[in-house]
This record gives sequence, structure tokens and C-alpha cells, in this order.
Amino acid sequence: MADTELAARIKAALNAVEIPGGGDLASFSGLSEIIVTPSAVAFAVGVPQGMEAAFGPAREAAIEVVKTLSGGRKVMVSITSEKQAGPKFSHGSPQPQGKTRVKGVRRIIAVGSGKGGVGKSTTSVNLALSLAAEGLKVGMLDADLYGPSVPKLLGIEDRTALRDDGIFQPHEAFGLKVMSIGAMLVPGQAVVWRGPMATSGLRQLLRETDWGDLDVLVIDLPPGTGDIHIGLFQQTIVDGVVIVSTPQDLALIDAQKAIDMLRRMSVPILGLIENMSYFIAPDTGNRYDIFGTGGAEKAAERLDIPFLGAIPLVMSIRENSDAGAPPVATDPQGAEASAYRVIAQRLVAGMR
Ligand SMILES: Nc1ncnc2c1ncn2[C@@H]1O[C@H](COP(=O)(O)OP(=O)(O)OP(=O)(O)O)[C@@H](O)[C@H]1O
Repeated sequence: MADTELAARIKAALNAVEIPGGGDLASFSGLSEIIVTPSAVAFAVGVPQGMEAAFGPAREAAIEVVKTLSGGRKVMVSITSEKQAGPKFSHGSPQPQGKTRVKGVRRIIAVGSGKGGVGKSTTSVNLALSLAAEGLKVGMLDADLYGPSVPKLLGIEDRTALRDDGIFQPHEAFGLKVMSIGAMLVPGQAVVWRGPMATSGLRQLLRETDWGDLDVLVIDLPPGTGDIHIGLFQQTIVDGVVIVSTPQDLALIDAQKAIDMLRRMSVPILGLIENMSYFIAPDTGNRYDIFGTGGAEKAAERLDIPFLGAIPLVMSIRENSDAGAPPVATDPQGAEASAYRVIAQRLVAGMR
């Protein structure tokens, strides 16, 4: 059955779910679009402020109804209200209590950036591999809902990740345990998940994946500062965030914005990595500081965060990474890998 057909059937079946105040969920104006992917069915119910708890039984009933139709897909129904949709912390309110750790995961390092396209995912993957090369048990969670690229970077083709018991089974690649939010999305489909759905999707990926026993989970965040970040930092203890930036980006306000958010939410900042920092000519191996030198270090100083290191702009990083053969996995002693490995060693030293 086509996904759109299934979504329509699910919507029709929600007329059996009663909502507070009379009426049924199918005809309720707060019902969002129903998203169907190969492994999940997700939708949100927007309710008036203060009515969240009253809608709890309707949510439970909706989940039961959807399960009978969803062919084993994960069912995600979130209740949202205007109040919840706005990030409270932005007005300087105290950080919410009750953050928890993820079962089986000792530490979480998240990798973020002020804006897209700076090489955040490439850096995340090679950092995770470098941490594994230091002897740690490492997992990798691709939370970049708007451009999940970790599976491609690690050469993972199989998208199925949901076990019969409803728990996600991570993929294994180059010794890493890997899960991607992409497993819940249809390839090529524009992401239409609304904020609360994205947050609840990430929560499930994080909490309902069989990570086994990990020393570190590296999370590739979406660029910028959005619902995914807020949801993660509100609910989960993140031990530190690494910010990736390019030399051109440093003067811009984006990285500063990301750092401001982390500070407001009391999330430790591990430091700044400058990516595509200098150019290594493929023929001669000569180094060219095309953007000048020391910019990132100065920016890190100005932002009052540690400078973790610089990664060169090298064609082979692009070609190999995009072909699913990250340099740290395929040539761990090579020059490209060593730039990432030095940074990972700094991070490991900071964990002791
Ligand atoms: N150090 C590098 N040298 C050469 N190419 C690089 C380097 N780092 C990343 N790239 C290339 O830049 C492109 C963007 O990288 P990547 O997808 O990692 O960025 P991103 O910040 O995660 O982007 P998005 O925000 O779209 O997720 C890719 O083609 C990647 O191979």
C-alpha cells in the first residue's frame, strides 16, 4: 500500500478515538499531517494550553488504533501545545531539571555548527572513528533530520533498523554502532516533521536503540539551533558539544548563536574545530593558508572556548568520505586521518 494511502486509512480510523470535550480525533483541528515512512508512523496533536494531560487517554487510544494498521512500524504520537512549542529557555529561565543519561551510554558528545555545509557530518564521523581508534567503544547517532548523511559517509545501505521487539538495532560500520534518523525518513522526501515530532523521533532513536555498552556516543546534530537541539539538551545529559566551523564562517554570527544557546542551557562546550582550514595541493602536498592563519584560534579566544584543532581542505577527504570510505577508517595513519586523530586525543585527555 502506498504511504499516502496508509496515511489516509490511519486518519479515517482515528474517528474511533474520542477526544475531551466531545468529538473524535480524525475531525479534530489540532491533528497534524500523518507521516508514514518505511519504519514509522508519526503525527502530532496540537491541543489548547493546559489540556495536555486531558488528551493523554486519547493519545494512548490513538496509538492502539494506529498499531493495528501500521504493519509493524513504530508509532509516534506527540501531544503539543502552544506553550510547549516555544523554547522557554530563550527568555533566560532556569534550565529544566530531570535530564537523564541514556542506558548503556557513558558519555555523549554532540557535534554542532552554526550553519549547514561546513563539514559537520564528515567531522563527526571521522571524530567518532578516531575515538574508536583510541580504544573506546563508540556509537554514532545521526540526528541531522534535515540532511542525514552519516549512513552514506559510513557506507551503510540497509535502512531497516527496527527489530520485532520494537527496539532499534544499530548498524555496525568500521567498529561503530550507528543509528540515523534517516532510517525513519523516506529517501528524497522533504522533511515535513514538525518540531515536536522531530523531538519525539530523536528521543525514541536515542532511548529505544540497543546501544549495548558504549564509552561514547557521538551525535551529529542538525546545523543551527532548533527543536532537535532544545529537546535533546532539555531531556538528556550531554557531556559536551564540539562546534565545527569554516574559516569564512568564523566572523559570522551563527556560531556565536549556537554557543549562546549552549550556555543558556548549561551544556558544556568542548571547543571549536576549524574545518577546511587550509588547502593541501593534491599534486605536491604543499600547504596553502588560503584563508590566512590563526583566525579560528582568535575566534575561539573571542568566544571564550577552547580551540581543538584544524582540519585541512583536501580533495581526498571529500571523495573518500562521500564514497563511504572515511579517511580515519581506511588510512588511519595517513595525514588526513591524523588531523582528526589529534583532536580526538585531546578530547580523550579531557575525559580523564
Ligand atoms: N576537510 C574537508 N576537505 C574537503 N572536503 C570536505 C571536508 N570536510 C567536509 N568536506 C566536504 O564538504 C561537503 C559538506 O560536508 P558535510 O556533509 O559533512 O557538511 P555538513 O556541515 O554536515 O552539512 P549539512 O549541514 O548539509 O549536513 C561534503 O561533500 C564533504 O565531503
